[in-house]
Amino acid sequence: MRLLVFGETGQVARELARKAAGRGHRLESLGRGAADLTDPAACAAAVTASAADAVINAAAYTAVDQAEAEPSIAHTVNAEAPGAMARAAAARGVPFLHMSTDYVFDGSADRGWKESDATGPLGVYGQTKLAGEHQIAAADGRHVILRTSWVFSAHGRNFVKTMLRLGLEREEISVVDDQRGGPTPADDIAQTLLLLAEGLSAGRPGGTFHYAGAPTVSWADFAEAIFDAAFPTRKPRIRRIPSSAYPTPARRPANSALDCTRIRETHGIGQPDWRAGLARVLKELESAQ
Ligand SMILES: NC(=O)C1=CN([C@@H]2O[C@H](COP(=O)(O)OP(=O)(O)OC[C@H]3O[C@@H](n4cnc5c(N)ncnc54)[C@H](OP(=O)(O)O)[C@@H]3O)[C@@H](O)[C@H]2O)C=CC1
Ligand SMILES: Cc1cn([C@H]2C[C@H](O)[C@@H](COP(=O)(O)OP(=O)(O)O[C@H]3O[C@@H](C)C(=O)[C@@H](O)[C@H]3O)O2)c(=O)[nH]c1=O
Ligand SMILES: [Mg+2]
Repeated sequence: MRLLVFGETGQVARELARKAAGRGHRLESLGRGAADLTDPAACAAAVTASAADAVINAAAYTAVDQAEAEPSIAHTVNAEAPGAMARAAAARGVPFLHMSTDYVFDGSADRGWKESDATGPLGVYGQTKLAGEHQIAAADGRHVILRTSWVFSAHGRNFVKTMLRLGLEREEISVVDDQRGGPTPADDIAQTLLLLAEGLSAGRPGGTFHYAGAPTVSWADFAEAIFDAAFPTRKPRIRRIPSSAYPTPARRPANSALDCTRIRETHGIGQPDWRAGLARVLKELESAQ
C-alpha cells in the first residue's frame, strides 16, 4: 500500500518508517516542515493532493503539562488538524488511522477501561485528544482510533529515557506509585497500525480500539524494571511516592489500564509484553553509544 504519514520525528512515526518497507508498503512521511498541524487546512490539502491508499496521523501535541498553558495550540494540533485530515481522507474514500490516549479517562475504574466506557479527561491534553476523536468519528469515513498508553522507544522523549538519565545522575529517585497503566513499545504500535491499515483496506471493521502493553504496572514498578534491566550492578533506589508528593500542572489518571479485548477479537491482535520491548530499546540505545 501507499501510506501517507503525518509526523517524522515522533516515536511512532519513526517506527512506522522503519517497518513499512518490510511489509511491502511505500510510505511518505510529512514532518513539521511539510505539514504543520497548527494549520489544519494545509494538512487537509496534503491528504487531498496525495495518491495514498491510507493516511496515518502520528503527529500530536504530547507535552501533557505544557498543554495546560497552551490549550489553544493543543486543541488545533490534537483536534482540528486530525479532524481536517479525516474529512479529506473520507472525501477521497481512503482509511484514516489515528492514535489517542488513556488520558481520555478519569482513572476511577477498578478494572481496565473498555472502548464503550464513559470518558472524562482530567487535563487539557486528554480533552484535546478526546475532541480529536469526536471530529474523526464525525467525518464519517473508514477510520481507526487506536487508544494507547505510556509509549516508549529509543527515540524522542519518554519515561524510559528520563529514568535512564536520572538513574545515572542520582542514587535515589522518587516515583509515583498510585498511577497504574500499560507501558507500550512504539515499534509494536507501528506494527499494529500497519496491520490495521491492511485490515481496513481488506474491508475489516474500523472504529475505536484499545491497545496497550501488559502487564499493568505503576510508574514506580516501571522504573524498577527499567533499573533492573539497565543498571544490574549499581541500581538506583526508588522511593515510592503518592501523586500528591509529585505536583504537576496536569492531573493524571490513577488507573489508566486499557482493556484490549476488542482489538484481539476483531483483528486478532494481542497485547505486547512491554518487558520484551524494554529489552529491545535498551539494546538499541546501547548499540547507538
Ligand atoms: N507518548 C505517549 O506516551 C503516548 C502517545 N499517544 C499518542 O500516540 C501518538 C504518537 O505519539 P508519540 O509518537 O509518542 O509522539 P511524540 O511526542 O514522540 O512526537 C510527536 C510528533 O508530533 C509532531 N508534532 C507536534 N506538533 C506538531 C505540529 N504543530 N506540526 C507538525 N508536527 C507536530 C512532532 O514533531 P516535532 O519533532 O517537529 O515537534 C513529533 O513528530 C500521538 O497521537 C499521541 O497523542 C498516546 C498515548 C501515550
Ligand atoms: C520524571 C518523573 C516522573 N514522575 C511521574 C510523573 C507522572 O505522574 C509519571 C509519568 O511522567 P511522564 O512525564 O513521563 O509521563 P506523561 O507525560 O504523563 O506520559 C503520558 O504522555 C502522554 C502523551 C500520554 O498519552 C500518556 O499515555 C502518558 O504516556 O511519572 C515521577 O514520579 N518521578 C519522576 O522523576
Ligand atoms: Mg511527558
